Amino acid sequence: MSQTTTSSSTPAWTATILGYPRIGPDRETKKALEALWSGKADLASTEEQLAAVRAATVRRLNALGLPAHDASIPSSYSAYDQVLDAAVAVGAVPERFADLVGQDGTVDLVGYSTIARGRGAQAPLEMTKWFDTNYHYLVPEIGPDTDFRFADDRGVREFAEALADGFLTRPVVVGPVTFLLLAKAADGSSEGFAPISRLDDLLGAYEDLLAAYAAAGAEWVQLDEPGLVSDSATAGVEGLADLVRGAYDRLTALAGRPRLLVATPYGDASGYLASFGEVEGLALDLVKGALPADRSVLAGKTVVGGVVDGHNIWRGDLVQALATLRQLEGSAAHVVAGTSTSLLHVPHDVSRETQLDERLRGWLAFADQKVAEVVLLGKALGDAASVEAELAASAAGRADRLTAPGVVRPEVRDRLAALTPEAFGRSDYAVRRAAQDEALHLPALPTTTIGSFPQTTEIRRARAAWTRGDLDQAGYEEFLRTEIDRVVQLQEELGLDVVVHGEPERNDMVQYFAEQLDGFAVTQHGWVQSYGSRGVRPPILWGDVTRPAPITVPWSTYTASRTTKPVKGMLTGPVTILAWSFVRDDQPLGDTANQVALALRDEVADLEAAGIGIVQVDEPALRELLPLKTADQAAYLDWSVASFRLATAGAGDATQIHTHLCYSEFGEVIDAIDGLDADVTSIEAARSRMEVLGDIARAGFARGIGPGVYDIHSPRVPSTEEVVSLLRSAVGSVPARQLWVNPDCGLKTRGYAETTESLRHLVEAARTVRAELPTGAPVAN
Ligand code: MET
Ligand SMILES: [Zn+2]
Repeated sequence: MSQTTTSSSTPAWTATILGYPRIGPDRETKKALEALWSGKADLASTEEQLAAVRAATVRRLNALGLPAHDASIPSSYSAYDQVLDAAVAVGAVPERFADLVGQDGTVDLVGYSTIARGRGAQAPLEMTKWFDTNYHYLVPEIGPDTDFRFADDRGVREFAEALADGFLTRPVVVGPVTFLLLAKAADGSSEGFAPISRLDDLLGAYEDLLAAYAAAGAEWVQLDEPGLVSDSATAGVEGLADLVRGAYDRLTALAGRPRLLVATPYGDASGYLASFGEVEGLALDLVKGALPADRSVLAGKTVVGGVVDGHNIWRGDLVQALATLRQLEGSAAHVVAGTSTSLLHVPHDVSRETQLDERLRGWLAFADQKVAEVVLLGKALGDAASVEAELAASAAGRADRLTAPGVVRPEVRDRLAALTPEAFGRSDYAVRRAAQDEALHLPALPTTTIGSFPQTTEIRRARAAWTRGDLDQAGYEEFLRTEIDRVVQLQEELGLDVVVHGEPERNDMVQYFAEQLDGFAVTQHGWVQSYGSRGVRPPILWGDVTRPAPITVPWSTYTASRTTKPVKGMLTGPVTILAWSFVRDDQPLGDTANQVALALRDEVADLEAAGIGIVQVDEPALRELLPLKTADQAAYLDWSVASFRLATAGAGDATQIHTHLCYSEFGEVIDAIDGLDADVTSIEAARSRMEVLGDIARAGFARGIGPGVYDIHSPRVPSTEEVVSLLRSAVGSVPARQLWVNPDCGLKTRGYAETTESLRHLVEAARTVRAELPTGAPVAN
């Protein structure tokens, strides 16, 4: 179509955001969905509640300064996940859920939820991490025969609903290339089949979708193509730039279509910008990515400069942001101030955090404050003088951080500066191994768990009562000790070799530590979507980190007093604490990680001094923070591995350091895992039937390893025979003296009935396979 920005009937926008939180300020979406799932609400009333969240969102965005009629307000709602939305829209519902699709191709909220959550033995779509965030999307299953067509018009109806309400919004849809790059080959596809090979077939569905939006009155549609910034998503795709080019040539050739804004959040996609051809708009991530070296790709286009970080919770440097936007002005037809990513990753509104220190609150920008920032920048683009006072106020808010007490603690800085390489290393593994064998006297194939035991209703109730003040500190601690007694006794009865305390005191493995360390703050309403209806409330790491008092030592020593077996202390590692918090942006992550590491190092020393001979430092997020660009990965692994070593290397030879990682792609980060230098590493392995053992054997990994023998993500109880067979295959590929026997992960989401039975089978199986080992074989450490 020949329409251009300047001849448009719509006024040109000056500011926008790429997307807004969908959960609702009081988690209305979650509550509505859960009521539907539990049968407490019907479909119609649930739809009404979700519509109310959407209506409140457009009003809010409008009140914050995004105009009602220029398409700058995104229509970015999703009841569960935007990738699932796209799958349903283009008819990519797996065969096993075909009965959920109506005659007309649409899927109602009940069917939609079922695809997301599974039904009986029918597994839901797999879930995996969305770029370098803590959001998880559902992975489309695409096969050679997936019948793409524009099937479900939910997104179009949502756009129309806002329009009827007086708001011309900009629908946001996952772009076709990214949709396929993020998909996996459906079961039964031939070897080597890649979903991206179906791009041409998929485009027909997108053409119809775009036509439907145009017919409903949409002037702009945003297509999100972040797949192009990720090396792992694009790996192995031949000629991707040409594929992108072909796809966008086809979409832009469509008659009567809305204008297209292609967004590439989460990084740098400059290599692909030319391939978007005639699209009218590009939205660039100028926080993670950079201005394209060749500005000619921007000529004639509306360019949304993503200068406000959609991914953190700090006030932006607006003066710098404005300067970046100004650099675009000569190259683009029209420059719009924007966020780097959707605001999906940040909580709604700082002003509700009335319990937060007021000074800290002044440094923060949640979603609503970030909208105000882009609006302000948009105004500044037109007339900087008119907003001079506001820009100055914003700069003052940032500057205040530099001098506030606690942001820089000289004693922390001095301690870090004085570290020598010795602080990062332990004795040779052989020396440690001998000292630990001597100290611990464990049998071959020692059995243990990953740390948490089921978080029962009673535990959650007691914690809630204590938080409310209905249960006093002494009463709560007494309750926790009784809980530990129970868990210890159960482990003794089951015959587990290394005992844990069960983590009843932890609401969350990161938040708990954040609450005990200085330099962190926790919010009241700062929920962000983790996946579907699940939210997390990440702590804010704002200052230099110190440990005012021992954290886990009382629980571990109490546990040791209740058993004669070795007790394993349980800490969360520095990388995971950073990954699951909002982290200060005024110094390198590695420096912050080392501060957390020092606090943990002191905790390890105190545990050791209290006689705890085994300490596990969990790092489930080690791979999660891995940069999207291969070129950046080595530097990341350097600092992340170093911080783990700093946390643990103070331990004496006889103290056994464990770590735990929650995934089975051991091969991808094997050097890093080796670099952690832990004495024992437990890892998820059951679902892949111990495939990981191949990687371990090939890499010649020589220290202790506990490949999970059962999947804790479902209540299914593995039989003893099943665990025996896994262990036999383990013993077949890795020397028995290295092997440990444990579940895939912590048990906190499980119930006691299945946990007890599963662990019983685990112990039985370990005994069986232990008896099969050649006598005289050296035992595990
Ligand atoms: C996500 S990893 C969890 C490790 C923790 N120690 C637990 O058992 O729950
Ligand atoms: Zn885990």
